[in-house]
Amino acid sequence: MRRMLLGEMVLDHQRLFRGILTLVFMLLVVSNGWYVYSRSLSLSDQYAHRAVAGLRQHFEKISGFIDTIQAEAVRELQWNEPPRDVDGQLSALRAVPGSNYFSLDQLPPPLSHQQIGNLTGLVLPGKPEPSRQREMAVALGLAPMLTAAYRNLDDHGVAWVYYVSRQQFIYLYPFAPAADYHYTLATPNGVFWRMALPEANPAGRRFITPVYIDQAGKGAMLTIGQPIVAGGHFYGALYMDVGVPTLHQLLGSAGEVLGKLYLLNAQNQIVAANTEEALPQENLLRLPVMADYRAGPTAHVKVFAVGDSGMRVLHYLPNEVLALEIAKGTAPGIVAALLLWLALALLNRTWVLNRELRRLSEHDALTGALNHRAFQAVLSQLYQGYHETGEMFALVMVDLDHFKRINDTFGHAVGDEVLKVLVRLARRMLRSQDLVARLGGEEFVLVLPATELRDAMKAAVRLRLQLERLNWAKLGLPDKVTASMGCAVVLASDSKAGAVLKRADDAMYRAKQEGRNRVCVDLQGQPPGVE
Ligand SMILES: Nc1nc2c(ncn2[C@@H]2O[C@H](COP(=O)(O)OP(=O)(O)OP(=O)(O)O)[C@@H](O)[C@H]2O)c(=O)[nH]1
Repeated sequence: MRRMLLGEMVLDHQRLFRGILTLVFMLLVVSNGWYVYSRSLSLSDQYAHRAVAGLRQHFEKISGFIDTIQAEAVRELQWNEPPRDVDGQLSALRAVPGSNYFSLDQLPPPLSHQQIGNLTGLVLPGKPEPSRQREMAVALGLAPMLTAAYRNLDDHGVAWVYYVSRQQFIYLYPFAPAADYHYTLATPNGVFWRMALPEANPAGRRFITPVYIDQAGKGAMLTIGQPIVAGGHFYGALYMDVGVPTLHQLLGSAGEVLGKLYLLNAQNQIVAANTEEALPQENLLRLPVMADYRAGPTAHVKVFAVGDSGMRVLHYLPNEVLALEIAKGTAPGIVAALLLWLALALLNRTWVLNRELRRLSEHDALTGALNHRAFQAVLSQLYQGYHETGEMFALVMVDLDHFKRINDTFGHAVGDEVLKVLVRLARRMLRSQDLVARLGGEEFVLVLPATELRDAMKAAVRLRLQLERLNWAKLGLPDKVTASMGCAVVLASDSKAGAVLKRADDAMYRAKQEGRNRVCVDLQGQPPGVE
């Protein structure tokens, strides 16, 4: 009859609806959580990458200068003639009185702007070795390049650039007086020198030392070293010292990184970090470079390679930090989902109330049958449908016989019960699309859509027989209860919806007149079928 509204469908399948709603809610929360989790990791990855890229560029720039100076040193060492323009400096080398080392400290100031490093070495017994003299000249000849490198790398935290020879001398730039730093017998014990030796580094590869404290007072630093090998002979090594504070700064320049970044060297030591906090798990120091974050019980970690420097950056992302991020990210979604839930719950409540209101406004409170008003609406719908589609419908007027007597004899309550029994019975016997309406008092009408007069009559007869066969004694009634009925179908000649009702009523009236407990049909409809 009436088209089912969404609200009604929801009401009729409330449990299913609630299940679907819960599922949708959970899916929303889980998918939102997963999205925020992935996005947090991907953002962390980007920030860490930025820090790693900064460090990589830093080391690559330093390496570029080392490449150039190394090539020049090798070329000069293989060349037989020593560079002439450094003779003046070489002749200015003086042994420091009362000590076993020499230096360029005695060179009268101002020093040439290109050669302001200090050459210092051990005073060896005997005649000066020509090869040593020549190598010193080569080292001094590197001065312009060392100067250029230093000037370019100053903002990269490069504190010293220098050449150390196997022949026990060092050329250090920028100038530091020998009193602050000079070659000593202990110099070859330094890790920077031991890592350059062919015994430890047969391939002559570039290396980075562990962090140490500068002897000349420039703080914590690490050294990038390059063995100088020319014609298969190991001469010495070229070095650049990088201050650790710069590495800290580079790690910190990545912005708001979730969690902590630790720069690790090839010896699995922490060289720098963007935090004061120590790394909570020692075993993480040995982790290799990874493609993705690895989820552990306490943290997510990922290790990035810093170019080909041999250094790595460990990103330590505590799970609680990630969880907080997920909570922050999902909170709006959860609140929105809860509000949606609340709105739907309220809507559901409104639907329930509306349906109840409508039920009350459309149904008779005593019997539950459609009331007169609702019946009129149904009737005009059917009448309109008949004119639009030609679909027949029939009405059966039902009026209990001598109902007043029942009321008067057995009381109003018993009368009420009889009315309810009639409606229940009619409902049970009719099809699902048929309706029972109470027009008032003990007068009812059966609404039978898509029904011919003959079928309406059959239905009425069945109901009449069933009614009188009921066990009325149960209600304390000594006699059977009967009803008179009148059937009519809509006719093309009907000018209004009420016409068919009127004819059904007339037929019922005839049934009363003809002795009650019978069914009469409207004579304007089909051929007679009066019982
Ligand atoms: N118990 C009860 N009685 C009602 C209700 N509504 C109307 N009645 C009674 O139904 C009776 C109808 O009586 P009548 O119109 O004389 O009809 P009848 O006694 O059934 O006689 P016929 O229709 O001619 O067979 C009246 O006594 C009304 O008071 C109701 O809701 N409950």
